[in-house]
Formats: sequence, C-alpha cells, structure tokens
Amino acid sequence: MEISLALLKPHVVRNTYALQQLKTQIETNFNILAAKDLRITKELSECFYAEHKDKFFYYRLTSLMQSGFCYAFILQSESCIQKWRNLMGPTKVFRAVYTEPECLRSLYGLSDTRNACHGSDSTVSALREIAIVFPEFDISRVASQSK
Ligand SMILES: Nc1ncnc2c1ncn2[C@@H]1O[C@H](COP(=O)(O)OP(=O)(O)OP(=O)(O)O)[C@@H](O)[C@H]1O
Repeated sequence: MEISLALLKPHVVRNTYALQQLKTQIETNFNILAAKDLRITKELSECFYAEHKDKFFYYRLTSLMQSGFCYAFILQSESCIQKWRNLMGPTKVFRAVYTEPECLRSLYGLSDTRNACHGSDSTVSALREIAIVFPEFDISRVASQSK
C-alpha cells in the first residue's frame, strides 16, 4: 500500500463548506493514517517548496501557505499518490475547469496558486513532505510497505 501527503490550502480551510467536501472525499477514498490542522511558518513553507525557489510564483505560493491554517493528511491506499492527484485534477485551475469540471481543483480552486490542495508526486516526495509536516509521525511503521 502506498502513502501520500495531502494538504488543504488556507483558502479552503477558511471555507467551511469546501473543507467538509474535501474531507469527505478523502475519508471516502483513503485510509487516513494521520490528520491535523497546522499553521505553516515561513521556514516550513520555504523548506516544503524549496524546489520552486527560482519560480516566479515562489513568493506568492509561500505567502499563501502562511496566510492561515492548512489541513494535512497522511493518506494510504493502493496507488495512493496517483489516486489523490487524479481527484485533485490539473494544477492550473482554469485548465481544470475546462477539462475536468468535477475535480477538486475545479470545484474549490480560485487561481493557479490558490488551487485548493496539494498532493505528493512520488514516494520520495511523500516521505520528505511527511517528515516536514508530521515530524511526530513514525514513518518507519509504513515506509517499508510504501515502496
Ligand atoms: N504557473 C503558476 N502560477 C502560480 N502558481 C503556480 C503555478 N504553477 C504552480 N503553482 C503553485 O505551485 C504549487 C506547486 O506547483 P507544482 O508544479 O509542484 O504543481 P503540482 O505538483 O500539481 O501541485 P502540488 O505540488 O501543490 O500538488 C501548485 O500547487 C500551485 O499552488
């Protein structure tokens, strides 16, 4: 069974209806190993999105992540990474709206940056991101099964 990190971004967490809809989708589709709301600091957001350091949207993205509470999940299922990314839909919301109108980013995203949610893109990323967001989680419990 694979694991992944899902993050709901602050504009979703502020919207009670959107938050409930996303939580329901997650609870329906995945085994949840851990979940919590958290305030992402400047340091945490810069560490989390280090790969985008040189992108034009880096400041916008890290600022968004610091702008309120996020909600984080460690998900587990068969093909968990791709399954969550399929539910989220395309990164760019305008594309999501045209190509996958029922996906989560189409329904709850507001812009390319405020695209509702995040999902790990590989097992290596999932393990790195879980260690950042859930330092208290004992990853060795599940890591060997998630290769
Ligand atoms: N062109 C862009 N303009 C503004 N923000 C962007 C743009 N591309 C990506 N982002 C923001 O950066 C985040 C990370 O981008 P990345 O290319 O890794 O997309 P992703 O893998 O689909 O998304 P995520 O990593 O959040 O699941 C996106 O979720 C989005 O918030």
